[in-house]
Amino acid sequence: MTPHLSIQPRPETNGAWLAPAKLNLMLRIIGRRADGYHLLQTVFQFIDYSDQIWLNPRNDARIELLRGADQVPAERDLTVRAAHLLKQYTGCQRGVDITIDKRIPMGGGLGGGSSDAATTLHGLNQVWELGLDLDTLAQLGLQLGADVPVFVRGRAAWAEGIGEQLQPLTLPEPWYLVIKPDCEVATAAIFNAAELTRNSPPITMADFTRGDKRNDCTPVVRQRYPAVDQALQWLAARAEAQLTGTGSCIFATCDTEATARQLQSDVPKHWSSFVARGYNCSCNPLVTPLDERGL
Ligand SMILES: C[C@](O)(CO)[C@H](O)COP(=O)(O)OP(=O)(O)OC[C@H]1O[C@@H](n2ccc(N)nc2=O)[C@H](O)[C@@H]1O
Ligand SMILES: Nc1ncnc2c1ncn2[C@@H]1O[C@H](COP(=O)(O)OP(=O)(O)OP(=O)(O)O)[C@@H](O)[C@H]1O
Repeated sequence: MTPHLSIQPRPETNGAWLAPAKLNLMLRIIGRRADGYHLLQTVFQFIDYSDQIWLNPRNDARIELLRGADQVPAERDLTVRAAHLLKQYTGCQRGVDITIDKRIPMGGGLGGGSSDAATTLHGLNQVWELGLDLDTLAQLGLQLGADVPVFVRGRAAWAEGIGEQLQPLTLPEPWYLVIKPDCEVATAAIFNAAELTRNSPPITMADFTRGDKRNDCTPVVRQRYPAVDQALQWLAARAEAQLTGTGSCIFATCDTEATARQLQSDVPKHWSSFVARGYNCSCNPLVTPLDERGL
């Protein structure tokens, strides 16, 4: 059976919905839209390193964040914004208490906030019995951020447009060592940098498979964040080192968990790190595991 991550509550999650992180296995910037958003080519894969979210229905119509991410005010939290968006779209009068157990580092390029938003859309669609389909949830998700649709759809993907035009991919599911240098990167600052390459020639999926894994954000992030530069130098001396999204996290791909853990054992103590498996399917109530659909 093809292994998959399930975002739905199960006994081992104590009623929590999972919101997994992602890695960008390559990222090219091929243009810019009139509204400032960049046209990308990127490859997304999920990893089994997740936030946990509890969605407890209330007797009134209020949306309350009982515990969220540090330093994110409730009204800006992407789970709260997702809940309001669903109410606005459907006219639903129900309420919810939201509790987030935050594990995915913020400002790390791992998409934690976007994944929290996508999981909330799926969770409340079920808890509030809204009956919305996957396309509608992905469309609503895009209003919250460019990375939200891939988490809603739950498939590793080749992405174009601003990251929302998705073609499912079946990739190898290796182990990754992920290192978080001691800094957070603001995605907007990297996309606004004058020196960012914005005219990379487009490539094909075959080029990626043959090994083109460039991330156009890497030179800008290295130059502006010495901690990321140092971490990349350290990792590149031992393995192929890559930046995910706009950073700050970097990663190396390993064939086995043992290799990844061996590499991790040498990581200097001032950087945090974790080992996680890559997954092509992050299954939600509207997506069945690949093997059950005969794919
Ligand atoms: C870097 C990636 O994580 C790669 O997956 C995404 O492209 C970023 O996705 P995200 O964090 O969901 O992005 P948003 O919250 O929509 O936007 C954050 C900031 O990045 C800029 N942004 C984002 C995506 C994109 N294709 N072009 C952009 O220029 C936006 O203008 C905004 O200033
Ligand atoms: N539930 C949430 N968890 C994390 N960040 C949130 C959340 N809600 C809102 N945010 C805001 O979103 C910003 C981006 O957070 P996120 O963890 O997604 O960063 P990231 O990993 O760099 O993501 P990306 O790769 O999508 O740019 C945070 O700095 C924070 O201000």
